[in-house]
Amino acid sequence: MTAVVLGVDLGTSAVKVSAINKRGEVVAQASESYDLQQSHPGYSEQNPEDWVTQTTKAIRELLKQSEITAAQIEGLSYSGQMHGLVLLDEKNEVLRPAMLWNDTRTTKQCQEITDKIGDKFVDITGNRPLEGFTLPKLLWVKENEPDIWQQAKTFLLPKDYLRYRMTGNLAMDESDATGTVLLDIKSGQWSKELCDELGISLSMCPPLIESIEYAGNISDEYQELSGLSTDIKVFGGAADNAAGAVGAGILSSDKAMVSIGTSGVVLKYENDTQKEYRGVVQYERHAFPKKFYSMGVTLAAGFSLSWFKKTFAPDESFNDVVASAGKSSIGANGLLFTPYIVGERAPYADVNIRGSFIGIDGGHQRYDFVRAVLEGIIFSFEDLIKLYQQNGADFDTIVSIGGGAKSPLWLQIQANIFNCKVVSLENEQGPGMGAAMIAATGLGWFTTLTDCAQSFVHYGKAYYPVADQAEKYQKIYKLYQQVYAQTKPITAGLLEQRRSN
Ligand SMILES: Nc1ncnc2c1ncn2[C@@H]1O[C@H](COP(=O)(O)OP(=O)(O)O)[C@@H](O)[C@H]1O
Ligand SMILES: O=C(CO)[C@@H](O)[C@H](O)COP(=O)(O)O
Repeated sequence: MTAVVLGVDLGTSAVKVSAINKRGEVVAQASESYDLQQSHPGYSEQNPEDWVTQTTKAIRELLKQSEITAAQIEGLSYSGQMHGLVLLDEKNEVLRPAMLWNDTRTTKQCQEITDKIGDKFVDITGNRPLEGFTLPKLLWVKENEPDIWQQAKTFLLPKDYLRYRMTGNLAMDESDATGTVLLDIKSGQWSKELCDELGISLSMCPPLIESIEYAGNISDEYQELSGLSTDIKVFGGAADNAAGAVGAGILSSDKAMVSIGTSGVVLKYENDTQKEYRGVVQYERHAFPKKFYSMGVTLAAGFSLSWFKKTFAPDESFNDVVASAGKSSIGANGLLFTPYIVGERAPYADVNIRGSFIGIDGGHQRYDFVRAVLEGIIFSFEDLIKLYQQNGADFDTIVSIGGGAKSPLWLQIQANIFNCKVVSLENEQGPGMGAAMIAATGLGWFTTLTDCAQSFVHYGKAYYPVADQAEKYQKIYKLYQQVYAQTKPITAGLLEQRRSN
């Protein structure tokens, strides 16, 4: 009987469960999606119960479709969408829908934090107070939903809630906890100073654990629901970008990671907290104990493509829509797209900016628009790559993960725009693989995550920049760079007008 671990990747669009053996081979996978509620501009919520129901469905499906039995599964861990606020009452029941990482209603609370704490906030947390993070969401509920706030006894992040429902134990791992911006990034402890200054009781903050730390066994209750065995050991897990970096083998500063999920991320490994990005990019504790990473986030990367597909090609597959961009040319026949369709986080922290297509011509076809979307997303990453290069980054390889890495055309566009070698993983499930690696290391199959990476991380095809195409893209990128500043006042005015409707 071959032993396996389960990696549960709780994304924004879907949960993906992967069973992985001791050689790091994916032996079974199942996925279930859930909805995102966006009732007003800037609002983005999910129902935590949907995560539990859909994860359970995916686990049952995996057991049904594959040869794997519950007895073969020795351990389980998680990768989770970051920052989402799950508020619980004294019975650990959910008080309101979860406010997600791309929910940007909290500008006022961010300003209040800045007014009270000033520059010290970055010194403590490694980050600026931005709308997507958990702390401003806590303050929003406190100010706008006092009845709910009164009942709130603790808060969790999405995958921590799922872990709670599978084990019965409350905990948050340090890598995800940094993303709340209530953690002292250097000590890895909740910041009493911030809690006191901002009127949040320290007792609301859940117990902290490391990513590879044992967090309990599958509970009797969850065994009933899922068919999993109560012998399965569950480990802390990590923020999806930390888990993605583990699964992509980002263990040193010569490699960077790009992830196209619902969001988009450019991520760099950091040995310590000495780099001074002053919050322009995020600084987070890693799943590797006492290590760190920094990252810049494009709020709507995969989301821009899925919005386009849903709106203009609802009956076609992602593969077909993306492949159609091959009929267009470099630069989408003179069409530019900026992916700011839900605002932006880095390098422009601006919740009011919105996206645009620039240069629409009577001759443009739908495939030019698809190409412009694919290219615009990668130009937004190039803004971050350039920022890292200006800060002395020395990576020579970019590992590309997430749903966007399924497309060879898009991977080649990445290599050309970044003018750098881009490699994919054999299996594009970087965060799911990272979650499984955390379980494998927690179980003691490997001494460290680094040892585990040597066996588990398998790179797939490499994409190299094509010189004349890379050159064309650098010229177009210079035009792209002008769009933010020039469209800022126009899109802010349009948003104002939309909000008043
Ligand atoms: N065949 C495909 N080719 C390229 N991109 C794709 C394809 N299928 C899905 N995507 C993109 O991948 C995104 C989802 O990626 P995923 O990593 O699963 O996201 P999340 O973890 O946020 O749920 C979608 O928003 C879509 O833009
Ligand atoms: O906000 C961030 C990171 O700071 C996002 O990256 C979320 O963690 C969601 O990730 P995906 O569902 O897009 O993978």
